[in-house]
Amino acid sequence: MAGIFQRTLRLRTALSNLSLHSTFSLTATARLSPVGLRSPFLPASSWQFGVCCRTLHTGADRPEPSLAAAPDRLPFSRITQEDLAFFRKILPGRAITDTDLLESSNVDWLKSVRGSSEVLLRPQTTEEVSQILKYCNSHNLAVTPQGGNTGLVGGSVPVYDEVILSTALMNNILTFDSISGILTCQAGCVLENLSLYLEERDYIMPLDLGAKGSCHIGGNVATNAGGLRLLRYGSLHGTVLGLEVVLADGQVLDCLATLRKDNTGYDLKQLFIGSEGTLGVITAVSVLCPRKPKSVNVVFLGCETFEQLLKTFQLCRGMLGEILSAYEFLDSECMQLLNMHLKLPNPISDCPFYVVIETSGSDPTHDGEKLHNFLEEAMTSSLVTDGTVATEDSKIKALWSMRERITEALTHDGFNYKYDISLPVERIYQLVTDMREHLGGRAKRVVGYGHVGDGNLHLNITSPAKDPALLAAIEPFIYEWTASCQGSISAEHGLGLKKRNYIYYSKPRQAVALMGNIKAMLDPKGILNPYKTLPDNLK
Ligand SMILES: O=C(O)CC[C@@H](O)C(=O)O
Ligand SMILES: [Zn+2]
Repeated sequence: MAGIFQRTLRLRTALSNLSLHSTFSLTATARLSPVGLRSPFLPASSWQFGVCCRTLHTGADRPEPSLAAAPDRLPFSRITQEDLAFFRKILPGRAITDTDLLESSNVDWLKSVRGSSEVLLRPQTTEEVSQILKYCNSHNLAVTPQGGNTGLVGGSVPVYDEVILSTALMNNILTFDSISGILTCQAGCVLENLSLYLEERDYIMPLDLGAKGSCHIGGNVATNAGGLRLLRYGSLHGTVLGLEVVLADGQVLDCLATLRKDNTGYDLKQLFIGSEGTLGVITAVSVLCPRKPKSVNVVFLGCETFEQLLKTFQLCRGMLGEILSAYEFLDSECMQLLNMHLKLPNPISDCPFYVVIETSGSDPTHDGEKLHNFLEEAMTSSLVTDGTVATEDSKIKALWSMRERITEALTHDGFNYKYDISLPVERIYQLVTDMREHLGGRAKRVVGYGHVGDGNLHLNITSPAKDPALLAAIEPFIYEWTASCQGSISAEHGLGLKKRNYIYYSKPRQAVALMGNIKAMLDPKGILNPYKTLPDNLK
């Protein structure tokens, strides 16, 4: 009883602070990023292919199971001294062959996929990318495009000895139209740098994610990254206005429009958004950016049940309306990981579920009142049991880090099996509970967190070490469960190398076949990011 009283008191104090100081801090939304993370598990080639795959749509559509345990090496050429001499000539000092320097580009961020490329190319211009691809295409050399290498499905590293084409030196902002808020930049700009540039001009990026300190905008577009603001600003399919792409044969496709409206023929840029580097190399991007909100607030709440968490979502959509910019959740397992591995203390009392709510508006007084009314209603109707409100920058960042640093905390817990599932919002946590029950004591931990507002669950399972028997228990169970409620097996991370053979759980056979035709048309030799996105039975 006393506990409940104290908890209520804390939220009440926060509420009265809200009304007392209705002027909220203008928030620079710079957040902590997982740069510098060191993964404890072994850098082994850990990807696996399960038996493939069941289409969501009809039984008759079902493809034959793939027997492949690993992709067959496609018939690409091995790199020769002549090739290296060419690259060194066109990219003086920027064709890297030193094994130590190549190391961080050969292995993914999670240290779960490792290639053995012998050369890393660092072009600075679109023309250089074009020369590289023209050469590779005619010499049958496979290429892995690489941005910040923060992907989670093994899409940004070579599988064998593909040439790595990094966009790291293509990091110039080209134009910014401060009337319409349209930014045009090279593909290698780091997301956080773009955010800082825009904030100085009273704009923000429509996209924000935990890896923003290292990920590149080109990689974000190539993977159609979702992130924390999608609820408010929509996906990159809507906010990207134009792209410049170099095709496999070196042709430059200039679709770098900065128009809000353009109905002339097919919208080709959409093909490249989410294509994971398999159809072309994105070299420049134009993005429609929202105005920087004048008032940003973050609330961290605790709920007893997931049902209450969903009702709180419903309530805040109704009461906060257009100022709601994020509704994220984590469960108590995540909280334990944050406490244990990153020493981040729980800002409220222990609860089974936690919510991070962000509001972004234009009037601090108006937003403060709305938030106050919402919190009061959530409390009096017993939807939330505890909470705290951040009114200053450092506290806002600290609250966000409870959500943003879960991925980092997980890597300290052993081997991670990662799933990124789209589901009808009311089913989200049922998958976590069912998975726990299904696995019994076989996993070390099953955690659930993610973007409730977008119906996107991040389900992660940890084990002390890589465990094929555990993997066999997880898959295809998780994919069948997802398909049974018309979900998607990849909400925002893409398919990359790790998930590509499961595509049929979320796409009908005709759609996958059509994707194969598009790939064959744009990249007939298949040199661009081979073994990624499309299943190997399409080869
Ligand atoms: O690590 C994950 O599974 C999720 C990463 C990222 O998409 C997030 O929302 O934090
Ligand atoms: Zn996410």
